Amino acid sequence: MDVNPVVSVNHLSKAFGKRPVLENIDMEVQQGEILGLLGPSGAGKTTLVKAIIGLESPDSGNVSVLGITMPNLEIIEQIGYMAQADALYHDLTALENLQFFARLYGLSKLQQKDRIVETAQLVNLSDHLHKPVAQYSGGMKRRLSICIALLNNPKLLILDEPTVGIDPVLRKSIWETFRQLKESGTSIIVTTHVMDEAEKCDRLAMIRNGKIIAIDSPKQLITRSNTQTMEEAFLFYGGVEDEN
Ligand SMILES: Nc1ncnc2c1ncn2[C@@H]1O[C@H](COP(=O)(O)OP(=O)(O)OP(=O)(O)O)[C@@H](O)[C@H]1O
Repeated sequence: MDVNPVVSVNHLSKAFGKRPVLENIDMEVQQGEILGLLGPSGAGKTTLVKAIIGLESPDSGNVSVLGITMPNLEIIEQIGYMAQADALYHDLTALENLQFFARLYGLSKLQQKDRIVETAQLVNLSDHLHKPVAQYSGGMKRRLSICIALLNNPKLLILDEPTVGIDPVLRKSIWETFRQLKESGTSIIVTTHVMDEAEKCDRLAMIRNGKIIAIDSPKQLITRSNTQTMEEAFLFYGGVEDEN
């Protein structure tokens, strides 16, 4: 119903050399929506999110974010992006990391302070800000990376496998954070190959061999495929397209 999607991907295709990695992708993300990109390793999820941000240029088709064709520097500043690998300075404390990135985002001293307090609270790191990142667990590092992606109060948050290597309890708390952000109107794109995580998304794009093989709410995907679980549904939709 929403006429102004936050993200609109139109007929997007991309090849590396002769190898097609994304083929004719069409999708939209609405305000306050959590869209999951589910697919096996190598399916093209990272390439797709990079194309959305403007870090990969499409061979054909286009992407617009907040109504503007990407890449666009002003729009990039409104996107929070967390890549697969944590880009943290291990010798610095978490607070120093946050201050560094807040300066990069161009936040004033006062804004920096406020945003760091707010975002650290969201990811449950307020009590650990003075520890060097070298002493952080894997889960704490992921949460710190999410915190950094949130610093500039993005309208669109893109997270590439945010909970890899994180135990179920922490994963749950991170998903609660996503829910809170969603409630406040943030749109979230999250890549995953974990089925239980996929089920938490509002809508799910199942990606295989660079194509969207199905896109709908998790419930609808299961109902439409006449299966019981997300895993079975994924196999159902993926099973029919592998002819070569
Ligand atoms: N810069 C590049 N040059 C050449 N091939 C690339 C490049 N980046 C990605 N690829 C290839 O494109 C395909 C899709 O990669 P991509 O990283 O988008 O997959 P993915 O679904 O995110 O996988 P994963 O879950 O392992 O991160 C892979 O076969 C990968 O090897």
